[in-house]
Amino acid sequence: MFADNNIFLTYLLTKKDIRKQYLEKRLNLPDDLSTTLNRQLLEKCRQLDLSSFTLVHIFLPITEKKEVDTYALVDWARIAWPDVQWVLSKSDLSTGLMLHYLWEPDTLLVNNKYGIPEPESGTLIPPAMLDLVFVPLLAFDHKGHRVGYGKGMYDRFLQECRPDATTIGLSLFDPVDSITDTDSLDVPLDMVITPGLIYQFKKK
Ligand SMILES: Nc1nc2c(c(=O)[nH]1)N(C=O)[C@@H](CNc1ccc(C(=O)N[C@@H](CCC(=O)O)C(=O)O)cc1)CN2
Ligand SMILES: Nc1ncnc2c1ncn2[C@@H]1O[C@H](COP(=O)(O)OP(=O)(O)OP(=O)(O)O)[C@@H](O)[C@H]1O
Repeated sequence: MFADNNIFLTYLLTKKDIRKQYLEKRLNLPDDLSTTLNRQLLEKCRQLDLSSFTLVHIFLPITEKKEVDTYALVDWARIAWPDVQWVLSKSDLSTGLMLHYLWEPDTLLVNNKYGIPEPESGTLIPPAMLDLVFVPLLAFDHKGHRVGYGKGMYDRFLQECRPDATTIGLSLFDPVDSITDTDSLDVPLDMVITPGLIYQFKKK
């Protein structure tokens, strides 16, 4: 009976509940477990074939929020897929908009007030030019819906990308059963990579 109740409660979780729960879960990860999960996640990412992608967008981690270590992913990919060009964003949290810049050898990265390393300036890349976008998240469900920090910034950004661009979420945790309050503005992900599995949500 209690088990059933728990399943029922899990199904009623909203983005707000999930956001709080998963932010806490990530912040409470002991350093050694976080290192292990990031290492396992990178091992899964190494299965990716990036040969058909030219411009790939990546987020750099907010270290104090224990986000996925995407530096390790880029370090691997720069060697394995040297033709890929990497793109980083600069966010304006007051407008909820992001600008995207080519990550060039001379790009200077500066931490913004949320601890996100960002390019100051450079070659602007319109979202329509991006072939692949790696997406940060706090949690995701079995349909590829995601929960982020709740500003809708990636939802807006992903809507500006081409419909045939690939989106890959990176998560240190397994999916939640269901996010109850998704809406038409939520752009579902094509794939999410976790330390244990690669989840494929839709075939392009
Ligand atoms: N690494 C990384 N870059 C990213 C994102 C992300 O999730 N991770 N974003 C994904 O969209 C955008 C930035 N979104 C963010 C939204 C909220 C906060 C944040 O720290 N919010 C505080 C309160 C902020 C305030 O003072 O208003 C908080 O929620 O406690 C940080 C980044 C774009 N770049
Ligand atoms: N394309 C959009 N245009 C305008 N508002 C949007 C858009 N997408 C989402 N929003 C709004 O942004 C707010 C936050 O959305 P949501 O809770 O889905 O954020 P999130 O996906 O958790 O955060 P983030 O994308 O910043 O990581 C909601 O009020 C939502 O309606």
